[in-house]
Amino acid sequence: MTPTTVLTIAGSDSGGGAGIQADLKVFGALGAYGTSVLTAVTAQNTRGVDAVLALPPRTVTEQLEAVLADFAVRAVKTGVLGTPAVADAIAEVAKAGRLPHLVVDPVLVATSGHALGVVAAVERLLPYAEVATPNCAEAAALTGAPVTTVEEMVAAAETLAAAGPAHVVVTGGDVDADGESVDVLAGGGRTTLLRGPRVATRNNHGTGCSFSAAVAVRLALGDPVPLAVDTAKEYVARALTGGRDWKLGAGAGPLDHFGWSPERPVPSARPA
Ligand SMILES: Nc1ncnc2c1ncn2[C@@H]1O[C@H](COP(=O)(O)OP(=O)(O)O)[C@@H](O)[C@H]1O
Ligand SMILES: Cc1ncc(COP(=O)(O)OP(=O)(O)O)c(N)n1
Repeated sequence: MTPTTVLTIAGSDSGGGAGIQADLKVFGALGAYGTSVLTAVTAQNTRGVDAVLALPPRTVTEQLEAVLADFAVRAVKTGVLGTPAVADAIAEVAKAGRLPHLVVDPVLVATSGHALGVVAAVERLLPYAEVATPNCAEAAALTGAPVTTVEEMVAAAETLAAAGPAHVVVTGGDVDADGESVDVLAGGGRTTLLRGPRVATRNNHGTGCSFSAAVAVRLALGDPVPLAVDTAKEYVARALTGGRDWKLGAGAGPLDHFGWSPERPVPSARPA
């Protein structure tokens, strides 16, 4: 069977836990074929980011055109954008309707504190997003209001959904809501709280990238947005729990993207 093709436009994480590397693992784990357009190269490991090199807009456009010319891309996610000029180049392609089911993960700052993007670049793409997936810090930067509680997540998701993207999920990885991990989905005039058990693990580097990549796969496979988001949340929770108790690197380790236990199989991938 020919798998459904999904595209990630993002930065490289040399440690393999986030960015392009995480996205391609998620695509594979969920049964899709992954293509990639690199926007930036980071020198990074589980302890943090040492350097970031943004690629020129022309190099990004050339990769994008090469992929779109040859593959039937069914959904696209973006991560690190590099520069506003790169974001403009991607936005042009999105505006022409060539980036289906666009999921925008507005990556601004790594958990380790290193800057990975700027609001001005993210704002160029948000109007074309079917789903935007800011975490609390990113939602705060985009709205200018604090986002540290579930109530503030609701307000931020509704504010952002009214300003561009069709749907917004504010992810709550940094908010401990009475032992739960709560995400807030707003869009189409509705706001929903997605609840799940909070997993206690040090292997949590790349949760946001993995979540948005999983949303893109499920949209590509035909899920409506609420189901795609719900399935992505469950996938990340299970990758956090992992099938293997591993220790990779001295800092925040990567998720176990393929660590499914046999009695809890991967949500089945449907053909395109
Ligand atoms: N400890 C955790 N337990 C369960 N789910 C989590 C945990 N940390 C993050 N998540 C989930 O991972 C996804 C990405 O969220 P988040 O960590 O906020 O993104 P980011 O990596 O961009 O900060 C969300 O669905 C969130 O609920
Ligand atoms: C190259 C690259 N892209 C994105 C990120 C941020 O990833 P995220 O999933 O938000 O993970 P954490 O930073 O929360 O671990 C990154 N670090 N590198």
